[in-house]
Amino acid sequence: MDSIISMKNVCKKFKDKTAIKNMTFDIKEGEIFGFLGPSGAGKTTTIKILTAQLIATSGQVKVLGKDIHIPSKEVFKEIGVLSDNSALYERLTVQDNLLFYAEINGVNKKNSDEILEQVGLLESKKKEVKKLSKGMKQRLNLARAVLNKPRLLFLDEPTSSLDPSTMVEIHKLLRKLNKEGTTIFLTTHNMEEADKLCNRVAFLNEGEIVEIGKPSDIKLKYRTEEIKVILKNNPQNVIIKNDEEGGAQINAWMKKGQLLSIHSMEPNLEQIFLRLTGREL
Ligand SMILES: Nc1ncnc2c1ncn2[C@@H]1O[C@H](COP(=O)(O)OP(=O)(O)OP(=O)(O)O)[C@@H](O)[C@H]1O
Repeated sequence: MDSIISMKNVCKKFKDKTAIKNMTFDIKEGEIFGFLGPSGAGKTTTIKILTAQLIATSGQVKVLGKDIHIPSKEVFKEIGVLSDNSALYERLTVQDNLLFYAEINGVNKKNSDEILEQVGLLESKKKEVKKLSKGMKQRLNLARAVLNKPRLLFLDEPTSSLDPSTMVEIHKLLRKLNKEGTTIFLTTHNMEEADKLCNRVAFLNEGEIVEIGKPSDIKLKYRTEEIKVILKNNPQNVIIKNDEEGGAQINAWMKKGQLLSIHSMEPNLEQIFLRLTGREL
């Protein structure tokens, strides 16, 4: 199979509102792919189309090589979904939440302790969910999504509103799952998260992909031809052009022993998004 996900010219309309406009992209098996955009850009709608919770108005959607609009048990057995409205049973324990979920979804329960161990909740398995912190609840949601050891995992804002240390824990877990063979499609507002975690990202604005590629390639593509220089006895950064004249200037500062450091002015993903769309995330 070439692509694990393939969208071709997909549109999604809600009455007169077009949420997704002519969207085309492919994801290869083994990737961690980030879908980035501000609120209302169409991220959740895309995940819902890819997981057959919504039907596209037009275009072709293939997941694991199959048309997602034709129901197939095989495909659903191989995908996991963590959505923004994943609900847990507050009065059940961690373990019972997982077992109940496995029961109603026909998923093998044998993995439950192993998965709880992976998300760091094994010691809390007898705790009622209402007594868990937000981060622990999110880890349990993730445990539920990966209980079937999916080949393809969809995560809608997996770390939004989590504290930085829980975010790091979730990232570790996602990298581990990815190493073990799970392809991950995630949405986020957080450009730093995407930069650290994803092999490739797509920038989404008003239902359209405006840029797609490896974070490092995107940053290189939009780099500015300027260099930031820090000089002795000068508290301010000096910005010079990355050209012959700038080179001669740097040379002169070096000869006089004035040069403390040189930095390329590579923009971050957030700045590039702003430049492309005029919108902040
Ligand atoms: N069921 C629906 N009926 C009408 N409009 C909808 C529906 N679902 C989504 N929309 C609209 O489609 C657009 C995209 O929504 P979507 O939820 O996909 O955005 P998002 O990028 O996931 O935003 P957020 O980060 O806030 O979750 C928005 O303008 C939204 O109001």
